[in-house]
Amino acid sequence: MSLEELHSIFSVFALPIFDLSSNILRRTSRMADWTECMNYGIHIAREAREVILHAFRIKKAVMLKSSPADLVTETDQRVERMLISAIKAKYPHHKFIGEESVAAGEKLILTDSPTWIIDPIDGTANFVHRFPFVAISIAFAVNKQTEFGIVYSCIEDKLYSAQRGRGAFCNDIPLATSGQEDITKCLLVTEIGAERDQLALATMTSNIHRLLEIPVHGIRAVGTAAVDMCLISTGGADAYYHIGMHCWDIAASALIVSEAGGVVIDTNGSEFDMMARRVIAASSMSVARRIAQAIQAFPCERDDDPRAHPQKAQIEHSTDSGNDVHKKAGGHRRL
Ligand SMILES: O=P(O)(O)O[C@H]1[C@H](O)[C@@H](O)[C@H](O)[C@@H](O)[C@@H]1O
Ligand SMILES: [Mg+2]
Ligand SMILES: [Mg+2]
Repeated sequence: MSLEELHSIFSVFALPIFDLSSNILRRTSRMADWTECMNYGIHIAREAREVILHAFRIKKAVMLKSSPADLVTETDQRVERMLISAIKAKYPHHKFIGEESVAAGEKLILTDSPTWIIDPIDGTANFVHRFPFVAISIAFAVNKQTEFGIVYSCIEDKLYSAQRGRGAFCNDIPLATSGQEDITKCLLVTEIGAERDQLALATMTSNIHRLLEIPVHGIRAVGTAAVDMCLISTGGADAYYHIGMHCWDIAASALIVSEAGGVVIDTNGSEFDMMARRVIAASSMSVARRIAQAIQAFPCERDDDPRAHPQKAQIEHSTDSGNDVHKKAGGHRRL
């Protein structure tokens, strides 16, 4: 019998006991210490990094998902399977939202249950091209609130982490944003994303144009949303904005930014919603609001919209990364 069916029976008898028990769950989760869970997450991220470092150097089979720029490799899929099976072995009742599981057709539903939100390789296009910014992103949410976040920038060997209410760190060194409040003194980061339709491209380029003419000091794109946002937490950049990314790209780094003293809001200026596929992370609210005022968003299906279509990986060739490229039967290119 599902929790909802149980709730409906108890509520018919107006038994307060059930409400009491769900309140107890909420209160205990608030009091719960998820440190042990986070340390386990860090442990398996370190193991996953070894797989990524090995694969980074060798030829790759590359597949396409939602667009010719939305790449996935067997390593993305293998690392996600490895992380999820390691977590299931220790926490069998926990739930998962994994980028490649969703791409393979799993439903994306965030409940109040303890849930791991995983991007096995954030920056897959970088990984394919051996552009050295490739991250593992692991967030952990209870009652739909992120309790800890881990972003491991694998090639740089920078492990960013934060637990709600306990600060943000990179390789155990405390992090703090720049605190910059003057937009004209800001270095921004953003992402072009995988969208290649005319509306998205026009919106992205006009946003860059409008921000540059404020003026701001500059705009960068590292190629991984997770690392982009961690740069805000280090003070190495002052603000990040992006439309079109997914919850797994930023759930962990959103907590890392806020625990480093930054602000994270929706591009429309409202409260951040990790499923809305829009984010501004900044050193201060004044900078965040100034960016929200300057940019426009293009329409994106929410991640948790049941109509959102999984982007099944199509066996296809992909970009020629300048490595040895040779065709395989079935149009499958190895890079
Ligand atoms: O590399 P993935 O996990 O697919 O995430 C990236 C996304 O695909 C790109 O479109 C964005 O530009 C990057 O910022 C994401 O990190
Ligand atoms: Mg990603
Ligand atoms: Mg990914």
